[in-house]
Amino acid sequence: MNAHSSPDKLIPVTVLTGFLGAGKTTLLKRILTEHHGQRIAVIENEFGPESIDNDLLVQHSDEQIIEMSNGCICCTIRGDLVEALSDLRRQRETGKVKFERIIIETTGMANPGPVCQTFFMDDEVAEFYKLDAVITVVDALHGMQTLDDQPEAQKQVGFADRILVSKKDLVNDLDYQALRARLMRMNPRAAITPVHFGEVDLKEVLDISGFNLNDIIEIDPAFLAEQHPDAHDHSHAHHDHDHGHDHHHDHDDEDHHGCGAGCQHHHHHHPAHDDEISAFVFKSEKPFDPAKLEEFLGGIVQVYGPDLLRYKGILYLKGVKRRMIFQGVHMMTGAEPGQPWGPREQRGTKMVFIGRKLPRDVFTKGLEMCLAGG
Ligand SMILES: Nc1nc2c(ncn2[C@@H]2O[C@H](COP(=O)(O)OP(=O)(O)OP(=O)(O)O)[C@@H](O)[C@H]2O)c(=O)[nH]1
Repeated sequence: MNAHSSPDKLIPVTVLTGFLGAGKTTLLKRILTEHHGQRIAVIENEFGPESIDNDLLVQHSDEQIIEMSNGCICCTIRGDLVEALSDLRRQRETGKVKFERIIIETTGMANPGPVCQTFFMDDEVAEFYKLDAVITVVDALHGMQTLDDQPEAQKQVGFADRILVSKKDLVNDLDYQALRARLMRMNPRAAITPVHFGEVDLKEVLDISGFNLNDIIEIDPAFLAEQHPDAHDHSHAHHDHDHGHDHHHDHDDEDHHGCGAGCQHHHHHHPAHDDEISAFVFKSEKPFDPAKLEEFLGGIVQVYGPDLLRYKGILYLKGVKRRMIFQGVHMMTGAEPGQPWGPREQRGTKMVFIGRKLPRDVFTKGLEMCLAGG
């Protein structure tokens, strides 16, 4: 142990988890814009191929540091996450950046186990950082269904030190109480509180010293095992992009997945592999015709809503001086104006769709037909 590693010198890290669209970014934005006088560095991890969350966050907070760890945190656990943490630490030591704590927003699809493991198993990380707590956001409207369908969502609840239930405004009290009772059965350790559009008392989420290794080892005896059986137990999308991490999820090509040194894919199995879930991106530098787009999206959400786990985008609309932010979870969609386009800025649309067996062609062709003049 050197001077850095006395417990009160360690930099506290909060892991923010929750299924796709549960309300993690909403909460994070809220935390970042609140006047709490603390400097927070953020590590973002996205399941989808594009860093749309990053764009959304940057709009609201100029001073924070955003580190992208694109792709899947589970796969990059011994690589990108350790690297991002070490990089932040070095920048902090040289005075290049200032922060007192870190929040990691994990991808909605991930089991948070491997992220937490990193703080105990990577010596360099453990020397400078301590895991303060795992905060899990559960969507009151979709939570029950998600918990039925998605083992990763169950793990997110299992690992939580605090559970925040978002979107209580969208359900009746009976449904809320049923979800609450289920969450309590799943994880009696964690306090459960409702959270309305990310409005939360910071004391509820930061510095709670919630992560207790002994408790975790009780619920997950393999937590500190070098080859954790869960280390890859989640569903992957087939990304059609290159984030330097080329996944091929045919089960027999795991030895050629390009993860690099330290990756443990070869050693573990993929029990909850859900190849039906995929993500794709639509991009264009041409503007949309707003009326056509509205009609198309309205229709597509009606037809594919149940299978559309998450969609979001920054839209370039003809005749509109601002970006439009569009996003949704299943049938619940919303749009809000974003930042104005800069005078010399290249305008363009970037949308990501994550869902089960989505017909990519239908989406792409339909969206192209909504482009102005198209
Ligand atoms: N009605 C209602 N909507 C909410 C609440 N909290 C968040 N939302 C909405 O839910 C949608 C998803 O919220 P996000 O914060 O982007 O969810 P996320 O968990 O970061 O999503 P991913 O990063 O894609 O997994 C957005 O349209 C939010 O405005 C809430 O308390 N009530």
